[in-house]
Amino acid sequence: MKHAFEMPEPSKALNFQSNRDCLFMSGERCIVTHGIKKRFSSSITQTTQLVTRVQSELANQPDEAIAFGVLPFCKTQQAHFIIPSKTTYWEKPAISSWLNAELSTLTKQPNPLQSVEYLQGQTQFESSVNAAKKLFDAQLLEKIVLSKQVDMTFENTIQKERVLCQLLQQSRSGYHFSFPVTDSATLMGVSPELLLAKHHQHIMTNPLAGSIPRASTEELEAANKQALFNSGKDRFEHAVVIEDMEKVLAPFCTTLEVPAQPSLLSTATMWHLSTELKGTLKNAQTHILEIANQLHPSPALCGKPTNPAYQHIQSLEKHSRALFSGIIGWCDKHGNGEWVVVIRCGQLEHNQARLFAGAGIVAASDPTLEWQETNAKLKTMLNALGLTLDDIQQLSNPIEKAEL
Ligand SMILES: C=C(O[C@@H]1C=C(C(=O)O)C=C[C@H]1O)C(=O)O
Repeated sequence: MKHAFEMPEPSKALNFQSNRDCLFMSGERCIVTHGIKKRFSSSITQTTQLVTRVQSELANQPDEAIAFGVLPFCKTQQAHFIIPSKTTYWEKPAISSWLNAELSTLTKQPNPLQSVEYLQGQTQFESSVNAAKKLFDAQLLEKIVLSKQVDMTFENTIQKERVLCQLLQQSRSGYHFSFPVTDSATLMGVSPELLLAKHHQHIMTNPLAGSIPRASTEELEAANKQALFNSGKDRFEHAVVIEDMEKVLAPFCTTLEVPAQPSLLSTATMWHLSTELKGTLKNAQTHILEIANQLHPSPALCGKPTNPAYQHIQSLEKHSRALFSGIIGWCDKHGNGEWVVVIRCGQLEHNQARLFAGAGIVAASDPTLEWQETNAKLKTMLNALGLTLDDIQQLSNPIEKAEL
């Protein structure tokens, strides 16, 4: 990135307001916006239409302008975009300690959890996994990603800036994001998964698939990592994703590096199989969304083959994922930018939080282990909200919805 970092001046307040400002953290760099110059939405069904819309919105803006956006999981729903009034670039440690300092001036109110509702409880989730396994047997699918959502109601309004601060503290790596979807609802989380970064002719993607929860002792961690790396089930789940992404990327590239085997990547709560694909574009002008919207939804979040997997997700999950497992990021006037998948996150509004967690299912999947994997993935947001799995399990009232 060419942009100079700004260092926080102790006399100047960051004044980050999650109902109005966007944040996107990548590596050691953090983009923070202030104010909304313009909001617009766009269809994502046709990639050309999407790219034309974003480019025409940025065309009248100053050269350094960027558009922040979030694309939903479902291709028939609309993407939300924001052109910020002001964009600033910060070093990660600075932003984290500064936010923290601002928060320490606020009183920390206790905010008891009042109710919890699963949009897909354990029984329904496990029966969906079993239904998917029949589809694999019939050779209709190779992989499907099934998910749950958890609705939580608190006694008082959630202090979103505090949640963001916790996310920054607990996860040293990953892509932290905060995006005001409406004047009152904020999508916030820390995604470990880069869908696509583009800088002129260079592109990179870092799909993850195949996971195991972190363990509490060093011995167990070592055993878990080994087990994940050697697991035929997880290696297959991962290979399906890489194969598909390579097919989408290859036509855009003159060179595309695809490592022969995955590596291991950790988050605060999980280990994942990870592969970094790096490419050189045939045409440096290609807009990042032109490629990203074709990669999305990748088999890491949907399944393989994509369309049947998508149809089965609709019928098995019975609730809309909306922005969850969509993609979130930014792009500039030259079509450069970064987009990550919308996971390990929640939508926070007033005193309510909706969290999301999914798991890739293949023929060798065990329904209960997959449910446990989604629990472990929920921990990113639960920790940031000051909750444990026990807290939500005690209050949960699984509603097995026939229809929404
Ligand atoms: C769907 C999620 O994660 C996805 C599924 C993974 C898996 O099944 O191993 C790993 C990373 C993500 O691609 C989630 O975190 O909610």
